[in-house]
Amino acid sequence: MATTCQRYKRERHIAELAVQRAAILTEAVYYSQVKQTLTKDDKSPVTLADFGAQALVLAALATAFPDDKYIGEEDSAGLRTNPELSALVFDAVARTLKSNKQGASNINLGTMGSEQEMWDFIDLGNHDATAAGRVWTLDPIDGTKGFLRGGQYAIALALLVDGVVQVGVLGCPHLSSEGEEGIILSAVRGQGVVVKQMSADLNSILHPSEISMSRVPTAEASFCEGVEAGHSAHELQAKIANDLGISKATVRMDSQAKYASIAMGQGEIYLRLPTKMTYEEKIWDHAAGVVIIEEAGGIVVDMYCEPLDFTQGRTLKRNKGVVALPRGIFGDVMEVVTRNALEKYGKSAL
Ligand SMILES: Nc1ncnc2c1ncn2[C@@H]1O[C@H](COP(=O)(O)OS(=O)(=O)O)[C@@H](OP(=O)(O)O)[C@H]1O
Ligand SMILES: [Mg+2]
Ligand SMILES: [Mg+2]
Ligand SMILES: [Mg+2]
Repeated sequence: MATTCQRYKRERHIAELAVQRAAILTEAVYYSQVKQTLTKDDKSPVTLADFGAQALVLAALATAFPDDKYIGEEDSAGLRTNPELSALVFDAVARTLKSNKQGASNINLGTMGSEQEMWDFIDLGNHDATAAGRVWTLDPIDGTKGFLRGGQYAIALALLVDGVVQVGVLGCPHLSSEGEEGIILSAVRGQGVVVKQMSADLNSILHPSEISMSRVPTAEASFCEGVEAGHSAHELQAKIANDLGISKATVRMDSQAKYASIAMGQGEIYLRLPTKMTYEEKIWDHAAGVVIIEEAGGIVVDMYCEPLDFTQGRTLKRNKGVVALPRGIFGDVMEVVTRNALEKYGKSAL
């Protein structure tokens, strides 16, 4: 039986290494001229790097934890019918595997020898139940629009056990801590959260430092929100900031880099109010961020102040809107958020 401090130690380590390896691929694509992109049924983009990162992370998890289940944002359908794109993804994966030093760790992060094998790894992420057992959830590139624009993006990986997030890892190649760009945050429930520098060498994500959220009073806080006007209600968020007497400019940032940023005290309140009440937030857009915020001393709830319910499968269908913030200003801020949410949306849609 693992002692408390060893709980999920291996899961966290392998998740960090898998995210680090995937980031080597996504960064190579980020700086290349080739960012081949498909448009999915919901009109959102998926790039060759999203597919490649999902294949690499799920290969690592399937090798280390073959009895677990996995939920990934992407599936291989768009590759199986597009040989040209599939070949590009496989080439990026093969280059990453080749360039990647396994170093002294002896940890087998899995490999793949054919496009068919790559498609099969991607499709391991098709699971859809989360209420029982161990289920990993992966967003291979969160903030794909940001990735394409040259903004922030994150590789987000979390382990749910019986519907509760126990481990979360966020790789943020373009976020900085102490002047160094490219960081990985990781948390295990009950054991705090650390930030580490990313590196091109798989084994050198060392020197973890503890982080925690900011402690400023509400009026001195600042908001962090998404860049895309279609993903959260910017106008209502501005009204809430005004109602709270907040005068600092809102920071707009793509992806779960928002959670990472406020976890490190680089901002205070992440607000994501729906633009459409029919939209169901995806678990991979929040799971890693939630445990990272909670372990940094914060709270994450929906706009009605209810905890996020990860037992409902691939989406957070019992929640609307997401708010993450430090404990110290929770009461003040949530009173204003829930009042505005009720005025604008009522409660009937749930
Ligand atoms: N309508 C709507 N409402 C809310 N959220 C939506 C919506 N449509 C898409 N998505 C999801 O938004 C994810 C990106 O969120 P961001 O916080 O990065 O948004 S933003 O681009 O910075 O505005 C994005 O994640 P990725 O697809 O991984 O980029 C989507 O899952
Ligand atoms: Mg997407
Ligand atoms: Mg996402
Ligand atoms: Mg994504």
